[in-house]
Amino acid sequence: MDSPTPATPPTAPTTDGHSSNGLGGGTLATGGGALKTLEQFIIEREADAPGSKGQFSRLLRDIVVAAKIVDRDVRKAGLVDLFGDTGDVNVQGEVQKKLDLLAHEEFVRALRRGGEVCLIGSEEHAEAIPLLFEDCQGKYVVLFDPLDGSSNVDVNVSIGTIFSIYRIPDDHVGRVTMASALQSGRKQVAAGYVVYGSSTVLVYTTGNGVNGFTLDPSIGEFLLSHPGIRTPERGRMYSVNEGNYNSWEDGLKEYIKWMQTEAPDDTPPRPYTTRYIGSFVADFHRNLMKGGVYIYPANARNPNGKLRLMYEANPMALIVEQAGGRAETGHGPILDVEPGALHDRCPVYIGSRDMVDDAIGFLSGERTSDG
Ligand SMILES: O=P(O)(O)OC[C@H]1O[C@](O)(COP(=O)(O)O)[C@@H](O)[C@@H]1O
Ligand SMILES: [Mg+2]
Ligand SMILES: [Mg+2]
Repeated sequence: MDSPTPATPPTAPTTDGHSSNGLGGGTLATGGGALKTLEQFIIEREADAPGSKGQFSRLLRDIVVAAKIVDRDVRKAGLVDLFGDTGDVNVQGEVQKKLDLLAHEEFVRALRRGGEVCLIGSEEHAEAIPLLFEDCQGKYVVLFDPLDGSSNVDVNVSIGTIFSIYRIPDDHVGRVTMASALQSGRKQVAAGYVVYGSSTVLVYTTGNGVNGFTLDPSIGEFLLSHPGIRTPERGRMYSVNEGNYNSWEDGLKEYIKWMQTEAPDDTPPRPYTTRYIGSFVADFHRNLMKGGVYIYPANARNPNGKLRLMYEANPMALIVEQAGGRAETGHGPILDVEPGALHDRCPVYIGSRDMVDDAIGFLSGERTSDG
């Protein structure tokens, strides 16, 4: 399935957004039927793509191999001295965790070995890393956050990996440069994330719906546990670091005040519930499955927000739009932002469509907490 075409905006939700098991999002495959492996799923999808030469499938498999190795290391981190810092500060100005570096190296190794990628960009490396110099025809750019939720690494709280995939633009073949990685999120050919939590789940899209796979450690295979994920139009939870409240713009303060105001007759009744794990990938996954909104706004300390556009905001924005949700900067869709640099940051309002609508309504001043 060579390079699916850039994502098409999803059609209106086909399901009612609520599955028979009460969870939002996709239907959990239950019952005795053997679950499809990710490998089988990829091969089937490859068969759908006319004239494919298998490059994209091989790339996905390289990512899956790296994810399994990182999963293994995350689960034994406390036993093999993988907790703690490397002592270095990364390009973000953050103290680098040993697992940040390990995960970075695992993904670079797997993508280099696979041979389908010309250029990679990582949160843990200042410049984009060229892997191939010529013959980049039909090859890919992979941008990734090797370990998301670094502040939770040493305390056994869910963390993850986030990845975004582009094709090398045809007019860049033969002269691939850093600029080849700087494409707007709309041009992604695929995006995904892995959550290393109570179980290990990989969720991805190629612009044709969203599917989730759970790693069965007993066989070392990802199995299709969440086919056709749709996120509820509205949930009960919001995720934001309220410690930054005083540095927020008034519209956001109004929105959060409205969420916290008693209104039992509202549908759904207010107040909403706050859930903030401090790992974007984990907060995002919960909200995707159950409905909710995650916000990392601009604030005094981070005038462009904290999250990185190319390997945190863009991939999650593609996934949430494909699942029927919405992803905004406060000034327009995240996927329409033209990147200027690999580590650009942007404000993030992402999740259930009606809840992001509410937030944008308050930010623009159209709505106030008095009604
Ligand atoms: O501690 P804060 O300011 O709330 O930031 C938490 C956010 O920062 C992040 O940890 C940033 O990602 P990294 O851990 O990959 O640097 C997000 O996962 C998380 O949502
Ligand atoms: Mg991150
Ligand atoms: Mg990270």
